[in-house]
Amino acid sequence: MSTGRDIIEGLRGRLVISCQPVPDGPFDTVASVVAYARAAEASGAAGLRIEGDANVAAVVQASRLPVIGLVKRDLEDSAVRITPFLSDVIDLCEAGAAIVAVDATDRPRPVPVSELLAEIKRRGRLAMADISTEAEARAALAAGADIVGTTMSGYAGDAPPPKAPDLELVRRCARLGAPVFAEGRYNSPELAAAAIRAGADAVVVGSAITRPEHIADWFRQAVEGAARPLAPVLAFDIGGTKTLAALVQGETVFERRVMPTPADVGSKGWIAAIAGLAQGWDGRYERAAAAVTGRIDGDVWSALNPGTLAIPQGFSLTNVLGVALGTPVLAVNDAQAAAWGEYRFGAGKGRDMAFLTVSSGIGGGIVLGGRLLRGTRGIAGSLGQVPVFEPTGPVRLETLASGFGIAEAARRRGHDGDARAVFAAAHTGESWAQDTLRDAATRLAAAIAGLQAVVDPECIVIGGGVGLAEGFLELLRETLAVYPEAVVPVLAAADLGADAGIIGVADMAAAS
Ligand SMILES: CC(=O)N[C@H](C=O)[C@@H](O)[C@H](O)[C@H](O)COP(=O)(O)O
Repeated sequence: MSTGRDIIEGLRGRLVISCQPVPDGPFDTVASVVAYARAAEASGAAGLRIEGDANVAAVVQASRLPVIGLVKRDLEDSAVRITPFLSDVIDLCEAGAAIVAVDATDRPRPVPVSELLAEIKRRGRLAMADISTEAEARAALAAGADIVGTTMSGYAGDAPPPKAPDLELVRRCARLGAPVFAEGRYNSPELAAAAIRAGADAVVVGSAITRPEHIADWFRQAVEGAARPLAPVLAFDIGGTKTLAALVQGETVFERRVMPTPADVGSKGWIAAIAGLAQGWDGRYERAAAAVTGRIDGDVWSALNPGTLAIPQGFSLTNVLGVALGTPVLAVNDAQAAAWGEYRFGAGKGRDMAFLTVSSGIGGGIVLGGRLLRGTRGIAGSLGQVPVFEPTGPVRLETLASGFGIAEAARRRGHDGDARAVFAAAHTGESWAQDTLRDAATRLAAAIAGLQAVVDPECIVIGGGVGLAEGFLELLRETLAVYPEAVVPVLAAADLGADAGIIGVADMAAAS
């Protein structure tokens, strides 16, 4: 007979399949549960999770895999559902469960967790504690649990459960030194693998394998969502000098208002002015979104270049603007949002791509495998922030190759004026202007070749006032010619112009 240690070893690094049909559905029969269990065993799964003592008894007869048994009850005086009574533990042990799972959340319950665990141990079985927090995991282990399951994460409070599984809880529990089974919403092979990489000893998957009603519903929603026209979105583009509000549907911007970005009005006045720009549009949009200069890290908006816009420290744009508008707001860095816009509707449509906007500053974004990379700090794709080593020390690429950098370089050559003036002079054959632009393009080309080497996208889309200024793309191609063919990207001119950011962020909000 296998010992508890053998059973846990046999499950390490393996898949456990929960065979729990939708209650009262067409598969909610002992025969179906046994059929699921046999299919699971044939697929190479290492264990089963089975609800109800009659199902456990039948599965133990039909399969050699270890069974995690549980009983679910809907009690009037407690929200605890999984194996709440000692009699449930006894029934599951007698039915042949190798492991008995109990709800070990910190909620009022008919029988203390410690008593349930003690009964399981007394009967020589392994005890699995279904928890929702690290503190509950610690308490359950101290009370004698053999295995911690993240099963209850997202189900122990009043809020609806999130879509994603709780990998962070797996990570935390894995540090406690006891076996951890990741369970709950591991709805794809990729997520199940991520659980193992996060430190889980085994992964328990249920709905994605044994609840056809749920799987069918996911597909139905995805198909119907994709077929539905995108809802109108109130989209803002908040930049250093101007703020744009627009109503956007798909790639169509059907109304727009612009104002100078207010300065020196305090953050309250600032948000009131931004929200005021959308006055009178109530009821004409379903969601709100903002493409913003600077970086968005979680909820917090901060400056990448404090000279562009003085954003108050720790400022949560999504919360504050959301309250002002009375609707949730999605916020994304403007260049990342523009990258998404060009990917969805513009020059990089449907392709692995990077986007660079070269204007007064330099921003960028990367879309790979249909996903916008935002980065752990919200700066993925920000090519303008790439350090360049100058004799004087490191500087950001943006200070050398942006519109601002071009004007500054021209000034050092004795010519005052903005980047536009430099382009105009270059077109009339002035060599100082041509040299200035070539210098900027050379710097940018080196970074672009580096980007190609690191990310290897199908194309790099170039936008922005400088990027799209006459002759600049050709200059970039010329200056790229010195590099090995493998790092020379396919360059394409952006299609959506200055609207890429609002179109991109609106599309992201409409799909969220
Ligand atoms: C919260 C709760 O009652 N979970 C139950 C526990 O046994 C089951 O309903 C889940 O199906 C099981 O945890 C597997 O999760 P998923 O079906 O998401 O793969």
